Amino acid sequence: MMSEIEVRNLHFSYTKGQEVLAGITLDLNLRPTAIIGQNGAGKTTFVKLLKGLLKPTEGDIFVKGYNTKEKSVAFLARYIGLVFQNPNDQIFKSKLIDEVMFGPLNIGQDEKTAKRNSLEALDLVGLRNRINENPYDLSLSDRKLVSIASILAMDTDIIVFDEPTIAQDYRGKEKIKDIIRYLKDKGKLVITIIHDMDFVAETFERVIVFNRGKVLLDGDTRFVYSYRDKLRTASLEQPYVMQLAQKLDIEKPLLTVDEFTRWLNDR
Ligand SMILES: Nc1ncnc2c1ncn2[C@@H]1O[C@H](COP(=O)(O)OP(=O)(O)OP(=O)(O)O)[C@@H](O)[C@H]1O
Repeated sequence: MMSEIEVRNLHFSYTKGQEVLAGITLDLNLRPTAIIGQNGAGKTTFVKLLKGLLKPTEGDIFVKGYNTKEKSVAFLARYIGLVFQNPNDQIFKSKLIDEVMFGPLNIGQDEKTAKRNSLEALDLVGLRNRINENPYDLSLSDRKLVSIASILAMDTDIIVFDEPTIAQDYRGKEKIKDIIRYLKDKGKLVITIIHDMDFVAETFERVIVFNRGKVLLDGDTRFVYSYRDKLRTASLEQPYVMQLAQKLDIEKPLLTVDEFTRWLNDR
């Protein structure tokens, strides 16, 4: 079966001779997937390539079977949505509902479908009662939720988030966690660049570790996080619960607070 995304021997440089991505081959399927790695590892560059905003210097990327080199960004936008790290890079309308409807209309949804999808997306992020407000009057965390709703409303099969939890408090993070689970249940591929290891442990099934333009580790979340020393070479830490369990000489690789308490209670 064809994967949602196929990456084959991907190389990319902004400047000749300085490779930011140095040979990546992987498939992305329906499991919610986190991309982690230190600053400058090439994560944002990678997702811009998936979206077709950048084209491989060498190698190929296939999104739903389409080679990104041969398709325009507008064409690919029907299949893959990207929520930028900074919502201000994305917001440009003065009314919230127009902002969220812009993307869906732009990829060819009719007015009625666009409106329905936009209201549903705004419901999901908890901003449906504010559709007539100016996005710029909202707080940064709410603006981020607007930019998420704008992409959800496009109803693409693949959704990429770049650091969705930045500027979010506990409630915002829980909301984003729920959205990711909801999208998975709807059969969408969710890919997320993220620095919050505890959030990753609680939310994602697969983790890909980028290091100096290459994939250092890739696999089930528990498997990847069990490589403490390898993660350290990429300046990454294990989730706190896992660190705690190790300090307590618990052999079981416990990832989350829930797992930890269940383990305690079952003892
Ligand atoms: N437009 C650009 N022109 C030239 N170099 C760039 C450009 N964008 C990024 N780079 C360089 O490419 C490398 C990878 O950057 P990228 O933003 O992909 O990393 P990242 O893993 O997403 O980091 P961060 O977590 O800081 O966002 C960095 O060395 C960066 O300086």
